[in-house]
Order: sequence, then C-alpha cells, then structure tokens
Amino acid sequence: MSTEANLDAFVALEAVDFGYGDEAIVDGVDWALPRGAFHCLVGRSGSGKTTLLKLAAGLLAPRRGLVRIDGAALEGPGPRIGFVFQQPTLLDWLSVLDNVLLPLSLKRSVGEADRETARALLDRVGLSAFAARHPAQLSGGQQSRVAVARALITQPALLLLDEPFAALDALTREELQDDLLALCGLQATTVLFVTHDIGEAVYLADRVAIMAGGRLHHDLAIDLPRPRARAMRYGPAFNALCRELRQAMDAAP
Ligand SMILES: Nc1ncnc2c1ncn2[C@@H]1O[C@H](COP(=O)(O)OP(=O)(O)OP(=O)(O)O)[C@@H](O)[C@H]1O
Repeated sequence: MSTEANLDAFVALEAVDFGYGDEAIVDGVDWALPRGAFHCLVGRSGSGKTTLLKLAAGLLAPRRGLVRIDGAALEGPGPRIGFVFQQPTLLDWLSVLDNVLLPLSLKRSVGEADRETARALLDRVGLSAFAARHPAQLSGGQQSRVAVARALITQPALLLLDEPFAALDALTREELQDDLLALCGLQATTVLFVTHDIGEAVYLADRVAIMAGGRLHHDLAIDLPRPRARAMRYGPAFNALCRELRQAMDAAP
C-alpha cells in the first residue's frame, strides 16, 4: 500500500520485516489500519501474529520498514497504546480498583477523579461490586474484565489485544466481546485484536486480515451492522463471512 494511502491510517505498517534470527517471521508487511476501526488478525499458530502485534506496539523494532502511529514513526511503547494479553497479569497484592488504576499510578499520583473513572470502567464491565476484592478472589472471566478495564484507563488511542479471551468458556467470551465493543465504541479506540477464532473475529471486527508465513493475506471487510447483537451469530451473512475467511485461511500458503 502506498505511503499516500497510509496518510489516512492511524496505524501504518510500511514494508515491515522482522526476524528473531535469520528466518523472516514478518515478511514485507504493508498494512493500514483506519482510525477508530476494529481490526482482527487471524492465522495459524506460529504465523507471526503476536510478533506483528509487538511491532505495532513498539515492543519490537522492524529490521526493515517503518511503523507509523498517527503519521509519526513509532519509536517504542507509549501512553497512547494499551495492551491486553491472554493472561490477565493482574497484581495479586493490589485490589481490583488499584489494578485498574495501575497504568496511571505508575506515572503520577492518583486522585479521586481517577478513582471515579476506574469505578465507571468497572461498572461498564459488571464488576462494580468487586472493586475492593483481590484478583485471586475473581473468576478467570472477571480477571479478564479487569484487564480490559485497566488497558482502557489511560484512554489509549490504540488498543492491542493478543487472544485475550482464549482461555474463557464460550458464554463468558461472548459477554466479554460485547463489553469490549461497547467500551471501545465509547472511546472511539482503534483496535487490533489477535485471535484464532474466526467467529470471534467476524463478530468483533470492521476488517479481518489473515496472516500466514509472516505475510498478510486477504484483508476482508465485515459489513455486518453495528451495534453487533448476539443473534447475528446465527444469521446467513455471519456464516457466509466465516466461511469466506475459513476458505481464505485454507488457501493461504
Ligand atoms: N522470542 C522469540 N525468539 C525466537 N523465536 C520466536 C520468539 N517469539 C516467537 N518466535 C517464533 O516466531 C514465530 C512466530 O511466532 P508468533 O508468536 O508471532 O506466532 P503466532 O502467530 O502469534 O502464534 P500463536 O497463534 O501460536 O500465538 C514462531 O515460529 C515462533 O517460534
């Protein structure tokens, strides 16, 4: 994709190459992620999805090429980027409220307005009654909700999620998908979400890209209406999109 086209992108990867050793793990990736849109990245295990996410986060530096965030070359992780990993990685000695506040308290002293924001986020994910508890007293799904709230406390312009709900049961995962869509919609966050689950990708995304062998294939627009509703999962349009993605994954080298 040309640099001119990338001017409209909030995140732009331009001819990005990366390898941990001699082997190319990310191989000449060009990708433009429009501002405020929800992007999913699917692909087989080992195809390079997490590596690409880390490049978009500034946690890894490209061997060749460039990552731009809002037009500027990315030089490392910053406050405008939030993360949610597969494991919630909460601090057990802090309360749920203090875990949500952690990204702020690492930088400055936290005030009552911050605590209000954290309580509002916990409320949005159905955990207002759990603010004083500790992570070990929560279920896995509740811990994942706290991790999402924590990632959004700084109101990041870009949220990166690496299979955040993979360890959860299907019903909890669906609830969390709805919570995430509602929260990201409120803040108009640009989202990049890595998942193995084609149904999850179609439900969440405006666009789904497939990664195979370090390259991007088939960036598919998901033209389902918003807000997404659970009943859509059983409709013909949803199933047709899942089938198209599955076939494209099977056809990818
Ligand atoms: N720190 C590392 N050092 C060396 N090789 C690595 C490292 N991290 C990942 N790799 C290798 O890079 C390749 C891509 O890994 P990556 O984690 O990006 O894939 P993935 O698509 O996210 O896989 P999964 O879906 O299983 O999480 C794999 O072959 C992996 O073994």
